[in-house]
Amino acid sequence: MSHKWGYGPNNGPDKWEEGFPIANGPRQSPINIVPKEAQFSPSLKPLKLKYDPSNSLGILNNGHSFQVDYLDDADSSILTGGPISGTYRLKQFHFHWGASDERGSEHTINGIKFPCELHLVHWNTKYPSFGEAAGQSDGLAVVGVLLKIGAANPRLQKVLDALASIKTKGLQTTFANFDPETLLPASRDYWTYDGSLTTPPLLESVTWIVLKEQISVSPAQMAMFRSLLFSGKGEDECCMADNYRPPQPLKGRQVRASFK
Ligand SMILES: CCCSc1c(F)c(F)c(S(=O)(=O)NC)c(F)c1F
Ligand SMILES: [Zn+2]
Repeated sequence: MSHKWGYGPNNGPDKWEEGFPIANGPRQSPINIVPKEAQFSPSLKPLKLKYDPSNSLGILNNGHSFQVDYLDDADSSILTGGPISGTYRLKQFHFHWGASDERGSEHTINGIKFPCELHLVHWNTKYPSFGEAAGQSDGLAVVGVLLKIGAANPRLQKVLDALASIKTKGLQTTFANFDPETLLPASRDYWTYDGSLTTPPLLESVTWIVLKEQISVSPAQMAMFRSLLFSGKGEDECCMADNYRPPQPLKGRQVRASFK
């Protein structure tokens, strides 16, 4: 693939293997989660998330999604417990969504697609940096939260209201004092499996932690996600939507559940 990866017909997920052969690797993400085939593992610990809202830095349209970046120079916004050992620092969170409400999530549950999926990306502090960690099999831990259509979710609104300032690729603005824990559902029950980034470079360095409980999003709020553009200022406008990779082969991996 001679040009930049994306989600279009000429540079989308089916073409990524041309530039990133790991796309056909043994632990690719996302996957379809079949709850009845997940093994309850009593040794799995409760998830512990401790985020400091003052660590939030800014919000950026990166041309594939938008992300909220966090200061990660100390153990102030961290993930511990769950399926991981040690301490993982929050690097950023971002979303994947569809052009319409019947698709958009990356993980599916019994083949069901959701309109949107939130990813909170953390890196293992046994490595000196995010970049180093991203290349290690135990380097990253991503908490995934599925969004389902329902009542408007007031906890999303501060994020959605900021999108008007980052409509085109490369735009960013400050985004201070945001606690991403407010985006999470009440239950911390989760499924976990060994996987990868779901975007190039598709590195197989992610311990996935997909929460069982969804959070709500309204159709009007979904329209705000879709107000963003993949394209930069002055370029032909291309609506940012369908920025999701479909489920990948499980290849013998076990999905474990923290709950019965
Ligand atoms: C070089 C990575 C930059 S950080 C990042 C990201 F930007 C991203 F989009 C995903 S994802 O694969 O799309 N979702 C889990 C990640 F995992 C990440 F770690
Ligand atoms: Zn993601």
